[in-house]
Amino acid sequence: MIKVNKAFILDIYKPIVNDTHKGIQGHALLIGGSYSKMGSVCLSSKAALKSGCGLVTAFVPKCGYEIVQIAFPEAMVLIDENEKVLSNIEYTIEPDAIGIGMGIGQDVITEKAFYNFLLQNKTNLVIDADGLNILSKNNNWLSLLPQKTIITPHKKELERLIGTWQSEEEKLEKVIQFSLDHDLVVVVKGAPTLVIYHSEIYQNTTGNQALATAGSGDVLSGIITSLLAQSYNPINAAILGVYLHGLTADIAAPEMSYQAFVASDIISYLGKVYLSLEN
Ligand SMILES: NC(=O)C1=CN([C@@H]2O[C@H](COP(=O)(O)OP(=O)(O)OC[C@H]3O[C@@H](n4cnc5c(N)ncnc54)[C@H](OP(=O)(O)O)[C@@H]3O)[C@@H](O)[C@H]2O)[C@@H](O)CC1
Ligand SMILES: Nc1ncnc2c1ncn2[C@@H]1O[C@H](COP(=O)(O)OP(=O)(O)O)[C@@H](O)[C@H]1O
Ligand SMILES: [Mg+2]
Repeated sequence: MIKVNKAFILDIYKPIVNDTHKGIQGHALLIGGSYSKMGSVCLSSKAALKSGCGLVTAFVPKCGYEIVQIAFPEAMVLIDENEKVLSNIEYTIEPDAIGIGMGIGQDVITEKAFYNFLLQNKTNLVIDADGLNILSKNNNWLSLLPQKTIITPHKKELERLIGTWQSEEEKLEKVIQFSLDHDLVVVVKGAPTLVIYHSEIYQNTTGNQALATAGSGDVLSGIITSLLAQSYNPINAAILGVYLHGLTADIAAPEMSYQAFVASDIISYLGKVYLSLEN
């Protein structure tokens, strides 16, 4: 087990070069949301842009169009033909990385759209939340995922994917086997969060109970998608994303308490987090 501390992170961290531009800084596509869960994809999309990629597009059901535009004017928005849930994920843009699943629900129409998306997609992928729940119900679709797809399950989502475990040791064995079987980078969210790729285990060292708040995971999947779009390899994108996400809470807690910290604050504190890496 490798502990991910600041020295480890500085080794993989790539500062932004001064002659870059938004076109080469990475384009992240976040596919998510449904009626009553549109906040999830707003949080993911905003977290992606605030993590340094150059462009962000959100793909949402029709009812999300104005919500995303108003919540987050920097984003471009593509809409599904269905009003409330995703039903047909089609677009002509060429993103560098895609994050999918936050807030999408598990309507049968959305399951079908997710399947058709997986059939045609070749882009590096992060799968979160209901994307994982849908995969749990259709585990033969795992073979459709690109190599080193990143999945970000919390405890319940992980159980749905790999079944239950009796001990921490058994959990790790099962996750390692799952990662080997399907060539996945598994972000085992918790306190602490682990990133597991095949038999490599990376234990994060940042984060605290302030992160136990709605949308915290949606923000994490947005950050990781952004890093993937910025051409970090999938293992490093997951490790760095988890570290940055946790560090926002470590910097913020003494300034604003555990209680008052919400998912939007993770996004707000990303600036201080990046500055702390430069010093
Ligand atoms: N603003 C928005 O639009 C938001 C939208 N969201 C979207 O909602 C959708 C549903 O996602 P979800 O995670 O709330 O539902 P679900 O998978 O049933 O898990 C809930 C149960 O799992 C457990 N549990 C969870 N974490 C655990 C842990 N660390 N450690 C241990 N147990 C843990 C816990 O179960 P319990 O322990 O109570 O048995 C809990 O009751 C999804 O698409 C998401 O993106 C949300 O992101 C919120 C903001
Ligand atoms: N007590 C805690 N200590 C550290 N990190 C935590 C704690 N509670 C939650 N987190 C982190 O917060 C995030 C929660 O993700 P998730 O459950 O998917 O939230 P949501 O679906 O509401 O966005 C994970 O990254 C998890 O590791
Ligand atoms: Mg979640």
